[in-house]
Amino acid sequence: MNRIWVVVPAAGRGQRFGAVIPKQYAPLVGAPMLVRTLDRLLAHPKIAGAMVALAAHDPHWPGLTELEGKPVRTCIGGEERADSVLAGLRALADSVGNDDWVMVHDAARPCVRHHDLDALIEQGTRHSDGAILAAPVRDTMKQGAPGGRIEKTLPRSELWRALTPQLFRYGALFGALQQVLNDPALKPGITDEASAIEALGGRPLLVVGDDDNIKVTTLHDLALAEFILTSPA
Ligand SMILES: Nc1ccn([C@@H]2O[C@H](COP(=O)(O)OP(=O)(O)OP(=O)(O)O)[C@@H](O)[C@H]2O)c(=O)n1
Ligand SMILES: C[C@](O)(CO)[C@H](O)COP(=O)(O)O
Repeated sequence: MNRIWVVVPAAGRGQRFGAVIPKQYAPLVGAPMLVRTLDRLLAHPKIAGAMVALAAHDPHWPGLTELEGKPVRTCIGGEERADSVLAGLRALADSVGNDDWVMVHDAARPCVRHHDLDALIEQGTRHSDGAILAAPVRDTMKQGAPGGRIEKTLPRSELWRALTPQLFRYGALFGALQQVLNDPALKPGITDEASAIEALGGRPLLVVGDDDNIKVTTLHDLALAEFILTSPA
């Protein structure tokens, strides 16, 4: 099996983070968070390289072209995360074939561990619809109603938190994203890669991932990420 390219969407504004610079460049254990995430991914032996989708005219990008001996390439992202992922896939067209596996991983998830990457690759590449890392829900889940009251309790045994990376064959993901992002009725619901595959009838595999593969969304998450990265594995 060819080594796997990873598309890293990193073109967000970090509005919920509320800092002066976009959160992907927040300092995290001595390096910008994006560099921490890229280093973690590219240190894995089965990863071929990274295609990073950046905001247009991003003044913070340090100009990396290689990390851990692997190529780091960049492209310009889009208005929404899914647009950035599609741009990254389009920019990889010269390096991957339709049947090659590709991963997508949030720049804002710097704590992903290699044993999770191992599990995703081992299990996902044996599943035609691809796979995602996901964490089983551990809290009781409530559906809210207008006015802030509880509508109902949801059966949590069937609920998972989608994480990243998410793993798909290049042609299948590229085609699905192109199709669903051109459909105004579908585009708002495409918040991860699996939802694009699902929208066309696919049923990706859920691969259990670590709860602490957190997405840094708010400032508080950054402190938690620092704790995770500096704690014994
Ligand atoms: N147009 C966008 C929006 C988001 N992302 C990336 O997708 C990942 C997950 O998105 P999120 O956590 O929502 O980041 P932001 O969109 O920056 O956050 P916010 O919604 O608070 O602005 C991040 O690495 C972010 O940089 C992207 O590449 N392109
Ligand atoms: C892709 C993702 O991280 C899976 O949980 C999530 O959907 C990203 O959401 P965001 O609002 O773009 O951060």
